[in-house]
Amino acid sequence: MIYNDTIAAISTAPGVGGIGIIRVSGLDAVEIVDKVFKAASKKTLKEAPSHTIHYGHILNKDGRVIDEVLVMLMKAPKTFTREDVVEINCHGGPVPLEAVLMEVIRNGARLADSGEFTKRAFLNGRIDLAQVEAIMDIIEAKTEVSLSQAVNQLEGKLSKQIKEYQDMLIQIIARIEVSIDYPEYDEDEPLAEDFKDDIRALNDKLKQLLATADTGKMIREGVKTAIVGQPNVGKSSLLNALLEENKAIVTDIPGTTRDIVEAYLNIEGMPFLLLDTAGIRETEDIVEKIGVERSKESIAQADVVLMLIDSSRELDQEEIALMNELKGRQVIFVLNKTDLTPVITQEILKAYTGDQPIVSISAMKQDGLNELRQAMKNFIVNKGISIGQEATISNQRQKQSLVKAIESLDKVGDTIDMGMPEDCIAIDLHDAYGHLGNIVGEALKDEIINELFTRFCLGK
Ligand SMILES: Nc1nc2c(c(=O)[nH]1)N(C=O)[C@@H](CNc1ccc(C(=O)N[C@@H](CCC(=O)O)C(=O)O)cc1)CN2
Ligand SMILES: Nc1nc2c(ncn2[C@@H]2O[C@H](COP(=O)(O)OP(=O)(O)OP(=O)(O)O)[C@@H](O)[C@H]2O)c(=O)[nH]1
Ligand SMILES: [Mg+2]
Repeated sequence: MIYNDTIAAISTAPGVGGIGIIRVSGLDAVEIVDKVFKAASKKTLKEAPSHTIHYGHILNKDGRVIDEVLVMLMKAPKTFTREDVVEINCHGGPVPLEAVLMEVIRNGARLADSGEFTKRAFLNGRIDLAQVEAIMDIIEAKTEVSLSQAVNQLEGKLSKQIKEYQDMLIQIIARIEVSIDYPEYDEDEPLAEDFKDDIRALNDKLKQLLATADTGKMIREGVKTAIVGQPNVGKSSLLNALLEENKAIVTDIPGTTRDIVEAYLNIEGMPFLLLDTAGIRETEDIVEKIGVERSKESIAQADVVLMLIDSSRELDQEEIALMNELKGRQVIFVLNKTDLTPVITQEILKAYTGDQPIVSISAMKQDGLNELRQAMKNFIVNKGISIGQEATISNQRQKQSLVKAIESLDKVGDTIDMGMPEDCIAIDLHDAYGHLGNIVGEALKDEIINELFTRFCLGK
């Protein structure tokens, strides 16, 4: 795809760091930068070979020097956008960066929309949609594991996997369409039965890929971890102890926390999104009541719940009710304040918690935190989350398309069982192909199928 306009933007955070980059991409990128850049060598960029670096100055229209710069020249097509790209490396302050950008725009470039360079890389076919999303995920990565998942996706792990599944579908579609178009080549038994197993095997693979969606989301966004319990048991103290910073307000007044306090915690590379919540109790206070509602919502949405109990006082009826509500959920029970005289022990608690893990800590004295971190990590290990090499589904959009592809293949199975004609089967197979393609941002094109038919042997 060819765009007529040339785009430009400051590609680094302005005012942060010693150097800032202005990126220019498009048909006129080289010509525009040549108008504002004077190389020390006196040569123009137009005559310079691609992928070279040039020292010189950016001048304004009166010939006054705006900044001393390095210019990177990258001519199409081997560039980020597949267009001509010129990057001007300026001094990092906001004033030189803005001034150089304005000069570039005055000479014919247009200010880029956000993400527009990456959009061009996509529309020019250098990367697919899953890779576009991977770039966003790299920028927003919470920890090393999140980063590694995103980098895998940028390198095309998911895209390759999808392609492989699409190829398998194409084989099946081709066999069916041959039998529709050339019924005389049909063998005696119904063809559908023949590839029913192939379709089921493929659908199983898609379902395996779908199973990575939950863990993929956790790796990308963090394991949602709600810290809950009665007022004053030390939830905010625990949040602060894990973060090693005084993020949440701690007082000895029950009902201190109202709004949910969120923070990321990195445990051996895995991101956890901690939610410190309001203590759960019956209350007449309007603000606290809303806080308690929010605590309950965060329990509902959490991947794992840390339920805190004050070991220095008797269990309360509301507390026992909450423990019962948490049956069947992923919970780690945390007995806090072990520095005080114990009233509740792990043995007493076990009557309510079944085989869910219990950890004893003192948030105040920072005791037992390693054990708690270990229990949180075990949750990951038990989930089978690995930083492995396999493709993962990492967002809702990809998940929706995959679910639709699976539904289409499920339908194929039903259609075959009902003995429906082969063209009905073909329609659902095409749908499945299209939905898979949507994951990487493509739609089924006739040429793809036609191309396959040219390779397909009629005699077989
Ligand atoms: N200065 C600068 N740093 C940057 C970027 C950039 O655009 N500019 N990137 C931007 O996000 C990232 C690097 N990503 C890039 C991805 C592809 C190509 C590229 O030119 N690809 C060509 C050539 C590949 C080759 O020579 O083998 C291609 O795929 O055809 C460049 C950067 C991070 N660092
Ligand atoms: N002795 C002792 N006191 C603790 C410990 N952890 C917290 N506390 C104290 O318990 C009180 C309540 O602590 P918070 O962290 O505010 O409790 P919370 O559960 O967040 O309370 P709400 O926000 O009101 O629901 C404070 O006075 C803390 O200093 C502990 O391990 N040992
Ligand atoms: Mg609190």
